[in-house]
Amino acid sequence: MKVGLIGLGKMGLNLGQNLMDHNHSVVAYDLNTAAVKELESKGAKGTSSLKELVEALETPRILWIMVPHSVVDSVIDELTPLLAKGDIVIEAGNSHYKESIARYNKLKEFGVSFLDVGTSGGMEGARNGACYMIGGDEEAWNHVEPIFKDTAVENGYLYAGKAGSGHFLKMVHNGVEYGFMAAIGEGFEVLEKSDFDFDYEKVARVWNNGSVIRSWLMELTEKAFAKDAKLDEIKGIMQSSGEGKWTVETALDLQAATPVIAMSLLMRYRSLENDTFTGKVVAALRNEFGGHAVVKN
Ligand SMILES: O=C(O)[C@H](O)[C@@H](O)[C@H](O)[C@H](O)COP(=O)(O)O
Repeated sequence: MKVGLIGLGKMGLNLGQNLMDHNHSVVAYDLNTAAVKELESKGAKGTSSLKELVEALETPRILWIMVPHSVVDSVIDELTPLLAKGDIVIEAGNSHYKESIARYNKLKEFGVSFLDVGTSGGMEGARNGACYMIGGDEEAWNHVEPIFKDTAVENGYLYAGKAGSGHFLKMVHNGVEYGFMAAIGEGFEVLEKSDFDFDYEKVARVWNNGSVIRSWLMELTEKAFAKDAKLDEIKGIMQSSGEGKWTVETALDLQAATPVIAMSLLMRYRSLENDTFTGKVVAALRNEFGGHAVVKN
């Protein structure tokens, strides 16, 4: 199939190559001309505007948007007047499912189908086989299924149902990811605070072989400790780009109890501050009621 790929960042560039590996042709666009040139050198047709990209595709066009969450709307706004009835827009970044439903409804007015796709597996997945969670109209889905089948790992895609369901699934997936990673981090913190002398790379490796908690995240843990045995080179600041927050907000709306995910999100926020006012207040109170020592600046 012929795919118009918009967004050639870490994910888009890898996906473009993955598509071409499977004999799909890629017409590519990004504001970053160096990225366009790079994909061109691998066999894609590069373009220098969304208009040029759209004109290089045959109807019904397939447009795959792979841009940061913050610019999805501006891309769709610029793209919409260029499209024709029957075209299919795939948005495969990390968007909030409610935004995806709104985008679906808006494009529907123009007769354009919108598929919301949660993509997991990182850059490696985008390059060699990703995991996709897809929502939107089944008819549009049936038309584009081959490109998902080809660029996913085996059994690595699911048409989940109506508009929004793809990004809803990905949101919850990321909530699970937060909790899972927090538990791994906490486990190693207990080891680090003990008076045993563990080799963390070896610990992660043995936990990856036959244990209940073997997993890709544990493999990545093993890899990280192989590079830096005690992670001395990095600070414990845990950024977050929103999916965990959305999961917790949604869970609160649904009255679904998700303490593990919620705490893992709050711990990420906490990690952004070295010395917190909460910490000062708690320390002062302990000192007041129990005479417990405080550490002075
Ligand atoms: O499934 C995945 O491949 C990841 O979840 C991926 O989508 C991305 O790395 C996260 O969005 C990071 O999310 P945070 O920045 O919120 O940790």
